[in-house]
Amino acid sequence: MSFSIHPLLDNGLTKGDPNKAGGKLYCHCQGSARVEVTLASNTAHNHACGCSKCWKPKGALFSIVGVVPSDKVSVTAHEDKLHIVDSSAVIQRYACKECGVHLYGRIEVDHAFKGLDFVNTELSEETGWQEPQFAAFVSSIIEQGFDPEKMGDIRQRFRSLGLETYDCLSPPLMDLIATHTAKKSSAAKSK
Ligand SMILES: N[C@@H](CCC(=O)N[C@@H](CSCO)C(=O)NCC(=O)O)C(=O)O
Ligand SMILES: [Zn+2]
Ligand SMILES: [Zn+2]
Repeated sequence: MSFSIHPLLDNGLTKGDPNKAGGKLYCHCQGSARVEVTLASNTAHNHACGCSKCWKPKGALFSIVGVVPSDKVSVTAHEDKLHIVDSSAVIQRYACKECGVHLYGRIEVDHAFKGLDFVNTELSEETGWQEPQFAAFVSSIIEQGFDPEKMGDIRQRFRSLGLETYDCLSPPLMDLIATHTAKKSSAAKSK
């Protein structure tokens, strides 16, 4: 194997526990210096994301990121160490200033996913989190330097894991975004 999709997928996919109700995430700082985030929910729509904005562990081509309701996310230690990576992005990603790990991403603007936070459950010491459901923004890895000739190998690897690949989000999520856009434009027209 000449590339790592992500450590959680490189040796196969482990199914999560549908009854898991949350847990804690930690940044990569040491011991009591760790930023701690408590989730009161499992994730939904967990997926591999090849975009340049999502946090990836060192050496991995993809992030694994899912969503939880924003009111189920609380920073329970060292909130002072968090900063917003790019305040112009739709998803405001809160990262640790020291180790660079993203603890959560929140949407403040009018958007189909407002009210949902993006989180990486690999930052937890626990198991049972929802397993990835699909791969998104797969072609985006080319923008970060991946050889376009090897994209067939990447897509084949996902397929062998039972994951569909997309170059944006999955069809149900794209439908939600389009529905939101349609509602906004019909509301604007009726004004
Ligand atoms: N080719 C670009 C794509 C970036 C992108 O649009 N990312 C998506 C998915 S992130 C989680 O699935 C997105 O919604 N971004 C909004 C944001 O990041 O604010 C690239 O690679 O950068
Ligand atoms: Zn840290
Ligand atoms: Zn992404």
